[in-house]
Amino acid sequence: MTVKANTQIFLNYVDGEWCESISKEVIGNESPSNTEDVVGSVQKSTRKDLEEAIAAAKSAKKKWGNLTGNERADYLYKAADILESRLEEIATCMAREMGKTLAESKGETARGVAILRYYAGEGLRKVGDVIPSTDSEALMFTTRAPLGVVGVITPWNFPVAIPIWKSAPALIYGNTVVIKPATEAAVTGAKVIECFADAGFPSGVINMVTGQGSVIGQGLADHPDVNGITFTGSNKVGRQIGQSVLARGGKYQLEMGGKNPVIVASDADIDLAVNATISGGLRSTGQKCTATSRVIVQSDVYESFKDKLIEKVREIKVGNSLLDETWMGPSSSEGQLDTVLSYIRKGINEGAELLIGGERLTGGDYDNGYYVQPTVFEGVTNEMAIAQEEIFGPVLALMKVNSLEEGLQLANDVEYGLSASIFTTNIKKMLTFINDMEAGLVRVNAESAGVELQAPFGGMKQSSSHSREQGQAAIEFFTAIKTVFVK
Ligand SMILES: NC(=O)C1=CN([C@@H]2O[C@H](COP(=O)(O)OP(=O)(O)OC[C@H]3O[C@@H](n4cnc5c(N)ncnc54)[C@H](O)[C@@H]3O)[C@@H](O)[C@H]2O)C=CC1
Ligand SMILES: O=C(O)CCC(=O)C(=O)O
Repeated sequence: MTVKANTQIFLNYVDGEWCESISKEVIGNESPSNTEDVVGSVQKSTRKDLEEAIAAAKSAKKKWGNLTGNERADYLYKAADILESRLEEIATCMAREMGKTLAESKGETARGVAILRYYAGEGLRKVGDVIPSTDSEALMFTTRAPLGVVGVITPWNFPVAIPIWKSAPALIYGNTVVIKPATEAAVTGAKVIECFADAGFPSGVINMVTGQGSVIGQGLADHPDVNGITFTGSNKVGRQIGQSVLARGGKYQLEMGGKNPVIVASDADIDLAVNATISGGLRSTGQKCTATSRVIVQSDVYESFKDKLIEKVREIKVGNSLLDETWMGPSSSEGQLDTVLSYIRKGINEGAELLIGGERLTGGDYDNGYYVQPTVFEGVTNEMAIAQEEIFGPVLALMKVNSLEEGLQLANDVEYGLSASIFTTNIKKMLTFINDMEAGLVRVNAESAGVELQAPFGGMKQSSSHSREQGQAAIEFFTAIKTVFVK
């Protein structure tokens, strides 16, 4: 897009300074709720800009790594306080920039504050164990060393929480960071980095370079001075990053897609299951890797579940993310909207029956944004694209089964394994589901989306690099264990 004259321009943050890219080019971001609302523009950086950021992070790492956890924690607490004081403004920016409703954007920003405080607390928690040696005169224990420079590559769907849940543990465990936020949400990302900058982190400890994934993201993945890469995004890009980092012997962590099922058993609380399916599948316009997309319902409750679901979906108010009455905002971009509409067409062409939705919303203010109706299909079979591929949109696929065993078999018959829910009041069914479901997050009588910051998060199968982030699990990626023997 052409950048308007009065658009606010956000700079890169390198070695403690806000600076322009040497390209002198910027990328403008317009709101998917109303494309006339230009949120701001960010630097279209080059590999040279990235080189400078990596060099700054490299030269800062020794001093930062040598601080005590307690000293590093002070900076994180300060960043949390600043983010909290700017919550309203940053949440509004997020809602404008990527279309999440204002209420959800505020919730996510508050979560960012809580994550910063949680990881600040990590600065005073234990990092190792004493292990009995076979030598009675020796002391053996483990401690941990930071990786060094960590590259953080983030998506647009959680522009505050994901950059923070990757950067905060990296920093508290003594690493320095170069972050490349998703361009589609990089103005929000820049505001988050302003909070770190204003907290007074020493120069070079945290750096941000915006720009194209193929240039800046790939540049981070390829760079020999970047010791670890943590990524959230699509499987296609994640795999490519994993291969690049592996090829040069670096460490990587990938959080990727999901095709998350909800199983509704015959003894489920149907109202609870309906509400959770709607919240898990359609909040954030279905743009969560943990979003519900397959709804597997036992035949004896299928019709009553379906009727209640459709009735509730019909009530959903789609609109501008900034309006109080909006329950669901737009797709985050034109490309994302096109992807969703193309999956809806595929569903119809492959023989699924459209129960509600299926169209782009048009007329009035809708014409200025990328709005799609919340959509529900039935008669979905497992070989259809809408049953197998991540849509990242407000599309639910209903599938009828005769038993829990059949439901579980369907639920597991995809390449992904991120999150999954069951609705049942039967303890035996719960336990079978917990044991047999191939997913990193297994939830009972709760929606598939929504993670708690103090608990490990990550997927099985193709959903992740088999690592976990968040909670104390983060220490495994961001540090290396040293086994120490003293005599
Ligand atoms: N698991 C999740 O939370 C997410 C999944 N997705 C999935 O991915 C689809 C496409 O969304 P995108 O934003 O295009 O995701 P993406 O995977 O292309 O982008 C994620 C991040 O990787 C960067 N990137 C892109 N190409 C790169 C490359 N060659 N090397 C290094 N970094 C690169 C991007 O600039 C962004 O910062 C969505 O429709 C959805 O299905 C997207 C965002 C988040
Ligand atoms: O469900 C959540 O709160 C987190 C989802 C997530 O990590 C993602 O969509 O990338």
